[in-house]
Amino acid sequence: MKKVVLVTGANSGIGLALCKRLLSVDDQIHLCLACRNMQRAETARAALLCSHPGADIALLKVDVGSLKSVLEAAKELKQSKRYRRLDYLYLNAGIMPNPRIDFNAFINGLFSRKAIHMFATGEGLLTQEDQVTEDGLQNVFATNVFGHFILLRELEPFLCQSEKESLVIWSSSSNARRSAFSLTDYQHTQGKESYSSSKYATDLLSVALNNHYNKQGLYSSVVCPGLVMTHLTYGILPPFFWTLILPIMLLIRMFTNSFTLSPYNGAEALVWLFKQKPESLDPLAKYYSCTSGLGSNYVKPVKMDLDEEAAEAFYQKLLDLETKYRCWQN
Ligand SMILES: NC(=O)C1=CN([C@@H]2O[C@H](COP(=O)(O)OP(=O)(O)OC[C@H]3O[C@@H](n4cnc5c(N)ncnc54)[C@H](OP(=O)(O)O)[C@@H]3O)[C@@H](O)[C@H]2O)C=CC1
Ligand SMILES: CC(C)=CCC[C@@H](C)[C@H]1CC[C@H]2C3=C(CC[C@]12C)[C@@]1(C)CCC(=O)C[C@@H]1CC3
Repeated sequence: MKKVVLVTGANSGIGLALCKRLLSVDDQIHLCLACRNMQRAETARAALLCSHPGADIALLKVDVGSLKSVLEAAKELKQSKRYRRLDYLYLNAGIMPNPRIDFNAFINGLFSRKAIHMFATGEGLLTQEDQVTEDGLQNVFATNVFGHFILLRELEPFLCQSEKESLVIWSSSSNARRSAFSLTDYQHTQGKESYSSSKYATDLLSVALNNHYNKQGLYSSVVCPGLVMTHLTYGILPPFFWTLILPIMLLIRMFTNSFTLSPYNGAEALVWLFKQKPESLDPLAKYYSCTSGLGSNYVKPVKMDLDEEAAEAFYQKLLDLETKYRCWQN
């Protein structure tokens, strides 16, 4: 049976590298690139077909930050009858709008005992300016979490099938931090660390999804790709600056193993999960892409800093929000 794989945010960065690597592992897969910009999606498909001529690559238009677009995309997928099931759903699209570095925190952190942790996670170094979407949601939450959740819910008939397990894989981050997230403000309307909050939310959600869906054959995992040079990180510092500090980054990599740097290396854990049996995975672990000082790639599972009650409480809040939006749609 050929595997069906859908990747959101597949037209650039880690998503595109993942698609390329998946085709290298198995060029018989049915690959669906779910992107908001069809021109960029076409360019990505052309690039993938260059390295894998004859690959089965479809495009699906979806803006995960817009509920209307997510519902339309799911409807299109169901109506097209192109696929009967989905084996892997990579929820990879993500944003970090208007990032700012706190240089004082950087200098203080540099000379503290937490220096290595700071470089591995970016903790306390970054703030973002969020916006409100047309649906009245915080943009980072809508894009990184809620749009993906609704997509998953809409695609349930493709994912929950008795004959075979399916795996949902969330692109989380080492920047996910418990203290940046609050159940009473899960959209992060108050603070300035919406990215960190949204990634912690994906971690919680993945745990709750396993509790609710494993019996139906659906499994969920989270990955951290490491620090990767993509449009996202070029929004934090310009490309020339990253090139300038490359020797320093290679040095830091020797201590943290978390500077994977290239999208190819960053996709390591995502590709590794493709090769695993979903039921053998640890629902409470985050799978990190790592690159050693000598440049070899490996995957490291790390227990997540969360409790299952919080995961369940957050899941219930998402269900409530979903009900509210579905009422508005009708
Ligand atoms: N780079 C890094 O160091 C790290 C990245 N990550 C995570 O990895 C994931 C991929 O990021 P990365 O490859 O670095 O970043 P990129 O900016 O290169 O890629 C992000 C992808 O998501 C798409 N996207 C953004 N918003 C939407 C939307 N509303 N609807 C549909 N697609 C959307 C982008 O499409 P478009 O081209 O249209 O903008 C693009 O294809 C993200 O979730 C990120 O948080 C996690 C840890 C570290
Ligand atoms: C000398 C040197 C390497 C300076 C760079 C300092 C910071 C800009 C980076 C240190 C750790 C980085 C990091 C991220 C962004 C850039 C840093 C803060 C992320 C938050 C990017 C997005 C993620 O999902 C996780 C990354 C963790 C590490």
